[in-house]
Amino acid sequence: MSDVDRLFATPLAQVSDFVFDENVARVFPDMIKRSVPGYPTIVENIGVIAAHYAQPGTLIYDLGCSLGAATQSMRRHLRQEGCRILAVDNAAAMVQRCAEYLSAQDSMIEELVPATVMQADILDLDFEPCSVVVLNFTLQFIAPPQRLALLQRIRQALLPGGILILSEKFRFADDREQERLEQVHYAFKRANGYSDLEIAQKRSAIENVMLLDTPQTHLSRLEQAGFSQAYSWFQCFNFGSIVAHA
Ligand SMILES: Nc1ncnc2c1ncn2[C@@H]1O[C@H](C[S@+](CC[C@H]([NH3+])C(=O)[O-])CC(=O)[O-])[C@@H](O)[C@H]1O
Ligand SMILES: O=C(O)C(=O)Cc1ccccc1
Repeated sequence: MSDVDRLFATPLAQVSDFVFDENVARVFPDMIKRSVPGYPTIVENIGVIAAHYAQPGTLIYDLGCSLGAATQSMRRHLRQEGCRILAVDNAAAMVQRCAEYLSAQDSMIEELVPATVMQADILDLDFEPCSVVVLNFTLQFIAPPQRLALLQRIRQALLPGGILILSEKFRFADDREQERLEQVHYAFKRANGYSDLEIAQKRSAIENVMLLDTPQTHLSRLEQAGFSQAYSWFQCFNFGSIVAHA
């Protein structure tokens, strides 16, 4: 169902900006697992954290869901009555495959929390009251000037006791820390079979479309957006995840 990622394996005359098209969707599970240190741990524990905070009878959002890995994890863990998950992505290729994965999960496990996927730009969504919102490696693709307003709208939609789970690739204010963690990330990618050429071409493809913030910027922006408490629950190299409470 999904292929090995060789998208950047041969020399490209010109490396275009990274887009979430059919080619990416086809290799996405392999790409993200081999590229993001800690990704399986983060996804599995999004299910655990969501199940801990989800309120019966409420809505849960998975924003920038790609193939729905976080949604599937939450469905494995949630036991609350009457919850419903809305997974959203603006990439048609991702949404189509996500729907297929979710119906495969439906047919394998009975009595799962209902989950639907819709194609939409999360910047255009009117958020309904909800108890859990997941942004798993999505905010990094939102234009920086739009990030605070999006978090404010999420904060407004969260019910008392609700949470946002925010996972991101980080950059670091200290140049030496940045350089060291970036280099171990490349070592992680080499250990997972990516060549230096693949690493270099992917780096050029994402540099203009994935604009990274420091952990401190994330935490202070969450506070500015009205969250009462925000803290990191996981970090592996330059990737990590934060929980923010309404
Ligand atoms: N404005 C937007 N509106 C909707 N979707 C968007 C927008 N911008 C980007 N996306 C979508 O955000 C996703 C980011 S991938 C998320 C992984 C997933 N969460 C996972 O748990 O596997 C992370 C990565 O590839 O590093 C892509 O599917 C985009 O189409
Ligand atoms: O591959 C990388 O270097 C990354 O930073 C992670 C990533 C994973 C999937 C799509 C874009 C970036």
